[in-house]
Amino acid sequence: MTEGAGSAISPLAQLAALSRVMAIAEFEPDGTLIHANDNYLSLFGFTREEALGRHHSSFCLPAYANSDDYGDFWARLRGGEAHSGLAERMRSDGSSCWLEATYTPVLDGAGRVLQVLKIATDISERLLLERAQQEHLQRLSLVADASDTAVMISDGDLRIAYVNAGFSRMLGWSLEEIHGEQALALLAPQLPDAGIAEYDAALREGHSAEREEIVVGKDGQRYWAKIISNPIFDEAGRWSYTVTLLTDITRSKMHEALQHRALEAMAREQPLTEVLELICQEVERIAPEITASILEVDDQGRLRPLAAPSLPQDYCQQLDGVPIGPTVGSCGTAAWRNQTVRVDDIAHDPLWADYRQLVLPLGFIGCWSTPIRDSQGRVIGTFAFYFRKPRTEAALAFHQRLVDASAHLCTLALERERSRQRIRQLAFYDGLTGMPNRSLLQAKADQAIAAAARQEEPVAVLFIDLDRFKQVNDSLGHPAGDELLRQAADRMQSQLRASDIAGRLSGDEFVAVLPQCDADGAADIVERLQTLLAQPMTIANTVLTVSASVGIAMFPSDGRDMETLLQRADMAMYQAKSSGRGCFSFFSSEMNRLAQERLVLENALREALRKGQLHLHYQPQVELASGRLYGVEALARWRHPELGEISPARFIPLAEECGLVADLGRWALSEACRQLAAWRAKGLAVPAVAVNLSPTSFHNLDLPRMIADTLRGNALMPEDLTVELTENVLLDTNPSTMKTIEEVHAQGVRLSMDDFGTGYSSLSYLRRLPVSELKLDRSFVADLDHDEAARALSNAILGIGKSLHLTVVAEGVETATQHLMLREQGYPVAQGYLFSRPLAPLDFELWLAEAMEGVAPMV
Ligand SMILES: Nc1nc2c(ncn2[C@@H]2O[C@@H]3COP(=O)(O)O[C@H]4[C@@H](O)[C@H](n5cnc6c(=O)[nH]c(N)nc65)O[C@@H]4COP(=O)(O)O[C@H]3[C@H]2O)c(=O)[nH]1
Repeated sequence: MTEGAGSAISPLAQLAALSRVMAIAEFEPDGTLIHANDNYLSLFGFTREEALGRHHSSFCLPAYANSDDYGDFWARLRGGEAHSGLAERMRSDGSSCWLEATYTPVLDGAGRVLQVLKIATDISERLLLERAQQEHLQRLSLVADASDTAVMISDGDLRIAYVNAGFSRMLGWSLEEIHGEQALALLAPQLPDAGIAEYDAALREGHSAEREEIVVGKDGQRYWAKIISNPIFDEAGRWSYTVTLLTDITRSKMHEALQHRALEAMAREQPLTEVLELICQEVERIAPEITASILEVDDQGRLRPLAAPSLPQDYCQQLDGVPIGPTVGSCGTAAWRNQTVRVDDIAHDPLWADYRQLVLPLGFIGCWSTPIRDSQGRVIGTFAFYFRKPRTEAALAFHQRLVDASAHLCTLALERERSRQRIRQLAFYDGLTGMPNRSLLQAKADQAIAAAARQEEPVAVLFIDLDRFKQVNDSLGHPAGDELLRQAADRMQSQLRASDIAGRLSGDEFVAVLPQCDADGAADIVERLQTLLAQPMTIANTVLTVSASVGIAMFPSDGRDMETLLQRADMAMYQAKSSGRGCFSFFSSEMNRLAQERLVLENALREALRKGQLHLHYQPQVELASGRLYGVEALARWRHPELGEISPARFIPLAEECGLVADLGRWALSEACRQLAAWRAKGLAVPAVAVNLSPTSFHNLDLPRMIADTLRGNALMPEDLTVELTENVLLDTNPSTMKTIEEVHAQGVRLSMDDFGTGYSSLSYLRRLPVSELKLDRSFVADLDHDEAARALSNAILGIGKSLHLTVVAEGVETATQHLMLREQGYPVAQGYLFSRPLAPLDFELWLAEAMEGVAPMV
């Protein structure tokens, strides 16, 4: 106590003063307490009586009191060695307290220890406070170090003073390595001076500064960081520190930068290449040391450059069409393997053996390519980075993140483009032949016609219809029909120029629009086309020869717009078809006149049916042996108020074409039955009535019920009615047809096969169709008297009929010779002008009356 030694206060006074503020006690050398001041007693919570005589160890925690350390402690005191320090002791209630204590041995003159003087201060509270503070600090530094946010404290000159563990983890430097460095120059060397000045100014003014910047770490690794700096000022208002937080926002920033721009471009419907170029440019902006390229892998497995804005065009052109494979540079190989290919040394890597001469002169040493996959995992492209310098691992990690962020955008853009193409394909192309469909054909033709109009050039429009396509479809099945259409389409396209437009309208109807083609040129092309189409095709193991009927309309003479030209080419095609198979015909005004007439007639027929202007005439059918009436055939007649008499040969096919034939059949059935019933009511012996029904009438599953109702409504029996059908009914693919025919037969109505011998001549249908009557076509009858073959055929048909138990009716008997021959051949029934023309009901009644009287001629 140098200070005390020099003062005027006596040692006793000093001790008294100490005694007032400190705990003081005296122990025997063996540790027995012999004196304690009030502070000491109250510190430990003992009365003087309780305390004195206690051993020092009873003031200590048992664990310490029993330890060797404790023994040593007293041994040292007894040896005359003083001790001072922190000591944990135990109060009378067992609680612990912390003392800052000094133990001083008091020696006699011989140097023996007489007593040990202890002076102590209770520092329990202070200690607790200190500990709490320490824990708090520890927790704080834990927060700073455990956080992924990098924390940096710099001084007023922006020199680094502290970095947390998060900073070291992110950027690689420990505090020792960068202590005192200029923070911004170290972390963001690319930052321009103006940027640094702006940052500095904000802090100096006491504002927090915030920016998003690329920061570079110890090994060159780069991050996109959000940097927030807050200035700290001391009490004197001086800027003393800056606390800076750096958060790694690389992933979100890359996504944001790339996605934002790429998606925006897609939303704006920018073309695919623009979207992909934008991705490349953005990637190169983020990582200027790389050059990006995006290639598509087409359906044939060939590379197609899509975007590489920083690569020379002729380099990309040389890659165009290169097939992917196991050693096709980085991209071709990556696509082949469906995995990333990293080549760091193009000059020596065998994958680049065939391509290095293209890329080395550009200064690239490496190329890293990643496959772009569609949602099914198929490779649809590659995304590649070319680089000029070796890359550190840190740069690689950064690039990887760039690839991750970009590849799925590329997938999105490519898949989107493919679906757009698919939609376009579905909307504008025929799925079967791949040819433009009606809409696209129309649009392209409109353009071609508009261009031809400007240049005053001719355009030919061809309407091409395959002959007997329906038969192929019916006999060989739809897949074969489809194949036929595909092959025919291929052949057509092979004959056309690139500027010609060909498309499929529907079924077997094709259209070709030939710009700059006059009538002679069109005829040439059509002839070539027809010759090519007529070459045999093998379909479903069957060799087929197909012919096509072609109609031609010319711009501008036949029409000035596609609609008119198409309609006229269609008319011309019908004309061609009617002249036989494999013909072509140019549109003519005569055709147009006929078509117009047809339209007028069609409307008139509709009206006639509606207004009941049609009538039935009846032609008698006569039993040749007895001359008796066998039945009558009802034949439709139409006398138009202005157009006059119109032949069934004209209006029946028209009714077929315009969908009126079913109505006509219904009307004929009900009118014929009504008439038969009326005659019977008059007492006329008419055995039966035959009604012609066209194949379409049998589509109606309700027909049998309708017939039954009509018969019942007229009190007729099923055998009173004969339904005449033609062989065409067998070409009808409608699933209802056979069912309806069988039901009509099942209810007892007779079925008669009309015009027998003229159709497709397949006798097998006689087994399939439940007919009870054959009508020998009148062409055989007409030739009977001068054609041996006709005689033989009529004989044969009669034979067939007899052997199948069918009545054979000879039609069109006009002469007595025919009558005689048929009788001699044994024909049971005949009808024809010889007996009577078809007659109006009243005329028929007169005819019948005469015939009954036996005056009917030749019967
Ligand atoms: N040259 C000549 N012809 C004779 C002779 N005897 C009768 N014909 C004619 O031969 C046709 C016989 O009728 P089809 O073969 O069923 O041929 C009919 C039939 O297929 C159809 N047709 C007539 N009426 C109807 C009908 O109500 N419905 C349907 N679906 N078709 C009908 O129209 C075709 C033509 O009918 P039409 O002009 O009435 O012609 C009738 C008739 O007038 C003759 O000795 N010589």
